[in-house]
Amino acid sequence: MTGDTIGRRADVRASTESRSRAARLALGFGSLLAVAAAATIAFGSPPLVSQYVPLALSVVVLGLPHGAVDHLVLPRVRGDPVTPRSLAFVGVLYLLLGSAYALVWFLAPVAAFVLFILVTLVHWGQGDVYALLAFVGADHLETRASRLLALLVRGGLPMLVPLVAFPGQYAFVAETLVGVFDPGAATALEPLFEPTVRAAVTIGFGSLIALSLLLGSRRTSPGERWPWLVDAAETLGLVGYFATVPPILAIGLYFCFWHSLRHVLRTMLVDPVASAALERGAIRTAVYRFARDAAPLTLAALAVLVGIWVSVPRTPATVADIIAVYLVGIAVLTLPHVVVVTLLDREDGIWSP
Ligand SMILES: CC1=C(/C=C/C(C)=C/C=C/C(C)=C/C=O)C(C)(C)CCC1
Ligand SMILES: [Fe+2]
Repeated sequence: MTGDTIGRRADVRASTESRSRAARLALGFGSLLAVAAAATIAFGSPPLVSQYVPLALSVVVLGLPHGAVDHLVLPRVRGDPVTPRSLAFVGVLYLLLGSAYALVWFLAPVAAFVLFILVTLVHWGQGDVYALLAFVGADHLETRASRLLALLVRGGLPMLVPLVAFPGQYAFVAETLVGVFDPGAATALEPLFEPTVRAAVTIGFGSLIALSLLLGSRRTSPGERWPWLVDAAETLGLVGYFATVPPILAIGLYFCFWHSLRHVLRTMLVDPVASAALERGAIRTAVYRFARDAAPLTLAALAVLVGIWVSVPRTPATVADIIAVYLVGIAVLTLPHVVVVTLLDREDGIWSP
């Protein structure tokens, strides 16, 4: 299977040239994470406040903007015009799902936090499955089951490896997020960080990774091992990355330069103008198009963050608290974003190979 067969619409229009350009950019920026891991091994972890820098930057750099074209991607992938109706669909989706989930944060912050981890796992996993199929042409992911396994592995890497490797920081972030609403409630999460649970996650998730690599390698055809090699190198690279780089820093960099960058490239491929620009190597034109399209709703998302900021029971005082409120905002915005991306996946035939 190649990228040609996954895309019924957008990827049919996007040329091999623009897709391979996207692949090179995704891998190039992805290797920044390897640099961060090498630097951590060589020089040790940076001070805690500086670990928050990439997460803070994600407000304007790639992170928040990557979902700010959700109102354009579905019409574009279908080759339809953007209409008041299509805009209203995304608007209502964000309003209903976002406010319902915001309410859960206020009423049951511990449950809301666990849901956040699960939703992120699914969403970051689905993003990587798309990238593997469309950018790398992963022919070892032909069946729906193999794609589901890849989703669990890829999404599990950022959500589960830090739990095993850095339980203290994981618990600290969980406490700050839950603590914005109910200080003390986070003690309910303490069992998650016990050695037995972490050992079970290591064995369970480790086996899942081994299984996915093994099945993938058996499914590759001789002479066509490249996509599988990229998949395996990325997977093992991310295991090493999340096991060495402290998670606040690791997740901040991953959010910007892995998940968001890959999704931004996807949105460029469904946009004929940006896609043509990518094809001829006019990266600046493609970036300008994206920035212009994403600017209005990035501002709207900032307004949502301000709204959450003023409504939380405790005014955030420390850097950790400020970022916690930001992450709650991201959580609320991510749920409807996942629906849009899932519909995009459906248009691209990702889950019905
Ligand atoms: C920061 C951080 C964590 C959680 C981050 C999450 C869950 C981020 C989700 C971002 C999303 C969904 C972005 C949209 O695509 C953990 C894992 C608790 C570990 C400690 C550091
Ligand atoms: Fe996303």
